[in-house]
Amino acid sequence: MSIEPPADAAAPQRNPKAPPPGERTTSHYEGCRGCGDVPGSLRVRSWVGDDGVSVISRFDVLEEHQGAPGLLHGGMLMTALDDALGTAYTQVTRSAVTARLETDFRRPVPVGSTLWLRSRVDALVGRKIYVSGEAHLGELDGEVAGTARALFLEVGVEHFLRHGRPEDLEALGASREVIEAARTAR
Ligand SMILES: CCCCC/C=C\C/C=C\C/C=C\C/C=C\CCCC(=O)SCCNC(=O)CCNC(=O)[C@H](O)C(C)(C)COP(=O)(O)OP(=O)(O)OC[C@H]1O[C@@H](n2cnc3c(N)ncnc32)[C@H](O)[C@@H]1OP(=O)(O)O
Repeated sequence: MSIEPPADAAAPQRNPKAPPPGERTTSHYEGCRGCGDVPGSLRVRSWVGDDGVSVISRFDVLEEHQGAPGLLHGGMLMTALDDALGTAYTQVTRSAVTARLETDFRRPVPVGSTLWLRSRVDALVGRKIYVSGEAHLGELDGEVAGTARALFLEVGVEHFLRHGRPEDLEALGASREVIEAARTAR
């Protein structure tokens, strides 16, 4: 399925409730293995870009992220890109999930390096959010190690209530009744 935004798609507008340029974005979920502060997380950290719409993210590549000897696993790079692109859309619109993520791996990434990612929303069409980003080696204008394009689809809170594990949702403050109602709704 294509994820090319239509040529006449509306340009994204910054959500006035989003943090200002330069400010650190908060993790969308503390348990996230991309940006949460939990064991096994890549600990991707993000800041709002100067234009107030794009997002800059940092990913420190460690031994535990290896795929080949001394080199970053491609799936880990995809996780970092998914998280960075997901953080970019939160500057513009409500909750959404990744429907499609396309990644090009352009350069091997050595363990011990830092990747700087830049992501932005390209277009919004109904529930569809078209996002793209690049991962640069060592600095923001460093060599491009990978690029990604993604389609996110807006979902309501019922998506998480319906499909998530009750114990995790309860820990976030959702009641058993609300979770049960979302699960039994058609
Ligand atoms: C109280 C609890 C709350 C807790 C919430 C906490 C946190 C979460 C909140 C926000 C998240 C914030 C930031 C995100 C940050 C990091 C990124 C991580 C993101 C992820 O890691 S997220 C996990 C992986 N992700 C999934 O787990 C999705 C599984 N999946 C589905 O849940 C469904 O698949 C869904 C919902 C995606 C769509 O289902 P659906 O039924 O709503 O929509 P439908 O299928 O009808 O598609 C509608 C139109 O999109 C087109 N379309 C669909 N899929 C396409 C594709 N792949 N390629 C091209 N076009 C596609 C169709 O062709 C149609 O197009 P058209 O309208 O033109 O016909």
